[in-house]
Amino acid sequence: MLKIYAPASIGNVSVGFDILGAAILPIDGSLLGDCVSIEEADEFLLENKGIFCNKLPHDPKKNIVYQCWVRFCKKIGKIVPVKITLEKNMPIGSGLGSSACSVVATLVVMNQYCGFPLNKIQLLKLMGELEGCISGGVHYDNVAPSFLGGLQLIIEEDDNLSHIIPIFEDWLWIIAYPGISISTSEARNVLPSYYSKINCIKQARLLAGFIHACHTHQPLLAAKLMQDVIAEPYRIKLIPGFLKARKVAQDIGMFMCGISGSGPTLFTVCNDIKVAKNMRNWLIQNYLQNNEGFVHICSLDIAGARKME
Ligand SMILES: Nc1ncnc2c1ncn2[C@@H]1O[C@H](COP(=O)(O)OP(=O)(O)O)[C@@H](O)[C@H]1O
Ligand SMILES: N[C@@H](CCOP(=O)(O)O)C(=O)O
Repeated sequence: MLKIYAPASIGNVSVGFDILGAAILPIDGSLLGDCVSIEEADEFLLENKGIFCNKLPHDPKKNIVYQCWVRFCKKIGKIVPVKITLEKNMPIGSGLGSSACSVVATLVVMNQYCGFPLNKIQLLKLMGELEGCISGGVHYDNVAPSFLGGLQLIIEEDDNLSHIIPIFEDWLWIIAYPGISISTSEARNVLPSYYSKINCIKQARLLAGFIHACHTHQPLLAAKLMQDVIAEPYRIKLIPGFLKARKVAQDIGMFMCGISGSGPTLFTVCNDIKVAKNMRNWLIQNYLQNNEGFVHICSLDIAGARKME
């Protein structure tokens, strides 16, 4: 049986709303993402497993996995009867690209099972489309890193969809999911439709400077520029305890602290394991709201979606 794992991701990475995303891998060796396996069947069947499977829509046709199967079959012009098993390990509406994990793992597994009829660009375009069905707007900042790995900058110009950005290998990325859910489409609806000229110029300066700092190996400059002037000011009100956590992160010695995707997960970065562990302990004691919440110290997941033995 063929089984594909697709990692969780931090959408936006604060400075690149909708166009920057990072795939993550806990340093303790655990896996943070969904697995999808496929086997021959007489008709399409979907089985859901995993710790968060009870939070999936009850109607299997509303599961994004089913919609991926339909779109993929349409794209290759052939109905492929298969049984798909989704291991839903990612909390839904967490800000860690949960729907993207399912989309990426399903399309990669289907493509491999069918002998690679679609190339990487066609697959990524399809992933963006399907993610758009769920979140109310096509955005690649979760699907691209989950599929391709690392820190991805979305270019989206013709076939130039996404490029990997070199990032500092010693950076530790702590993510804290409090255990409550925020719908991405609702968190997109709180954003304004238009931004002022001053804001647009600031956003361009921050993102261009960040990408420059990554390419010229200036970690402190990069971290300083990781500011969100597009979404964070409007989403903070949806995330209890975020401002307090950010203040503590600064006091503890983290480089920066921002919202992961549309929240409520936060992420914070440093390059010192002692500092990271202090922060993790504080987040466990103060940011989690119930026993579904979790905190992980991560590195970037460079491999992206991959086959599991
Ligand atoms: N396989 C799936 N994984 C995650 N969410 C799914 C899946 N199938 C359908 N959904 C629906 O998609 C929505 C979650 O998407 P979203 O708010 O973007 O969360 P996330 O930020 O975790 O991706 C929910 O309404 C959920 O019911
Ligand atoms: N760029 C998107 C990212 C959403 O990520 P998710 O993990 O919350 O689905 C946005 O900020 O709306």
